[in-house]
Amino acid sequence: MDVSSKHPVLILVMGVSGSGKSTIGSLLADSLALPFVDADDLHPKENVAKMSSGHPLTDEDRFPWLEIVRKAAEQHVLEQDADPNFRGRRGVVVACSALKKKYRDILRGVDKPRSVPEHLDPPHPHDLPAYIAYIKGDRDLLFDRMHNRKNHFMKAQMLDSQLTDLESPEEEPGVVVIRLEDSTEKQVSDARDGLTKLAGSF
Ligand SMILES: Nc1ncnc2c1ncn2[C@@H]1O[C@H](COP(=O)(O)OP(=O)(O)O)[C@@H](O)[C@H]1O
Ligand SMILES: O=C(O)[C@H](O)[C@@H](O)[C@H](O)[C@H](O)COP(=O)(O)O
Repeated sequence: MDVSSKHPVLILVMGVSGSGKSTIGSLLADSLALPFVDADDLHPKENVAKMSSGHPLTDEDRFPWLEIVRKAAEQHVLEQDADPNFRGRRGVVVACSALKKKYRDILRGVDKPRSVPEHLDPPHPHDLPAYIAYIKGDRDLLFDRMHNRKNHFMKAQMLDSQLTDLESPEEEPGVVVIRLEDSTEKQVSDARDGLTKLAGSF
């Protein structure tokens, strides 16, 4: 089957701060010739200010941001649909912490957007199923990675609040586990192989 006729995919690269989402996500996107969305770039400035001052985000801080991230991903696929010259598999790679299941459900497009008032129907979601590459590893290595990363607003002291919020996605469908301690090259290759088994070829 021609890849362009396969269903589009949202590939979510997720994990706590410092786990390597941006690093793996951008390389995976290049390797699959898909656009890349880094959810960190879409945080409202109030969220960045809050995290920079050492305060973890709440659900209320994250919900509108996650809706923006989902919309940005859908937009890429709508542009691929509208491009008569587009040939490859349609989709997008998103790097996002997505720590809780209810956050991932927003990114999956299965949760009603909270910004829509109850009495209005939600907009019809673009048919864009999500597959997940979950970066899993232990606290000490995560702390080292955050500690050694320079010029970043998220300080290593925020790691424990991230781990407290983390709900592992391992029991959810469509998930590939990536080992934190592996080289970036192996992580990208494992993500690519695992996602191809789940979602079909790219
Ligand atoms: N596989 C890896 N091995 C060693 N260091 C890594 C690896 N992946 C990422 N890093 C480093 O760890 C830090 C955090 O990575 P980053 O991609 O910014 O994570 P996140 O986007 O999840 O916060 C960066 O300094 C990055 O260069
Ligand atoms: O949901 C959150 O609390 C944030 O998204 C957080 O997980 C993320 O880590 C920051 O945006 C910092 O960016 P880094 O992931 O690059 O550290």
